[in-house]
Amino acid sequence: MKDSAVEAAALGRKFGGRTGSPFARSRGRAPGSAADPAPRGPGRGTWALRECTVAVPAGRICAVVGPNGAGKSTLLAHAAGLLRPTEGSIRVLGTAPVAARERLAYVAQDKPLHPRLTVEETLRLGRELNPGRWDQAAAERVAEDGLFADRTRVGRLSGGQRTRLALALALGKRPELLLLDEPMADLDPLARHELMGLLLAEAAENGTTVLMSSHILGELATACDHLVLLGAGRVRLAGEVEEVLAAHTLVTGRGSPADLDGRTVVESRATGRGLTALLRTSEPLGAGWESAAPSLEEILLGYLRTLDEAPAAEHTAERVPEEAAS
Ligand SMILES: Nc1ncnc2c1ncn2[C@@H]1O[C@H](COP(=O)(O)OP(=O)(O)OP(=O)(O)O)[C@@H](O)[C@H]1O
Repeated sequence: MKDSAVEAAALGRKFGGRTGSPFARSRGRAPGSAADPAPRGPGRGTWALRECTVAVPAGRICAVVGPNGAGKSTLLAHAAGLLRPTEGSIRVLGTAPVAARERLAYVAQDKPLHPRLTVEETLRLGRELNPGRWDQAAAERVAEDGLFADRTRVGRLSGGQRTRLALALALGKRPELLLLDEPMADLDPLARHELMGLLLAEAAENGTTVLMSSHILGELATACDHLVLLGAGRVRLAGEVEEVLAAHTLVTGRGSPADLDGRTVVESRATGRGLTALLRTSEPLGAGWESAAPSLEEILLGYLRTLDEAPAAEHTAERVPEEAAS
């Protein structure tokens, strides 16, 4: 097994707690007052991550997938060393995240950049803050799109242009681990395609590990080779994309639901052709059932649609064949 670039062991993170949630405070409510909304989870506070155990092998492009509020940003912020676990631990590049800061780059969901600096000044700052590591050519390959001049102020860039600049800063750092929180969300389809291509080429050339949250499921199969699916703060599925694909079968038939007894059914529904079910098995069913290989998007949608119905244990990484669960 390859070395892990990111290794979380029973990682848990609770927000709020005895002192009340920061959101409540920011709205001027006294923690614990009647106006303070009831916290979720056991005791006070909200568990954003719970018993999250994952290992991402070095050199992989790993997608972190899950519905809104699943804990994706929280996981990435822990890997970046910006949050401390409430319980459990996380290591990146073989050490504590804070000790690896120089070797990793993190692009947050809101792409914080200094609005008064120009594009050129922002890239210069990147160079000055990363002496000995900075790769100006890599940064320029990403930043250059003809849409903004070097002297344009960051505050005047569009959302997509800010994303481009934030990615340029991150890649210019030549990181060993690149943490991207929904990096492509505000890019147009052409820019997304181009930037994803650049990103993958840079990562492949330098052996960079990429951990990237995304809601764009249709594009993950071609972009990523590893995935982590989170639901309500817990890992529901994790492993190499190829192995996850091989471990699932889509069956359709006029047979009875009883035919599925003993199988792990991720999702089943009645359709015009009888019953369609996503199974966690690579073995075809008997007569009366057609079996097909599902796409990664179909598998992920199947899990996402049933996250609320199934207990967390139904979908933990351990349920993927051992070699697929990392
Ligand atoms: N600073 C915070 N204070 C209190 N609760 C928080 C804080 N940050 C996140 N949370 C809560 O933790 C949970 C996970 O949030 P997180 O932002 O990690 O989800 P996400 O999967 O990235 O969601 P999205 O897809 O909407 O970006 C949510 O319930 C959220 O409300």
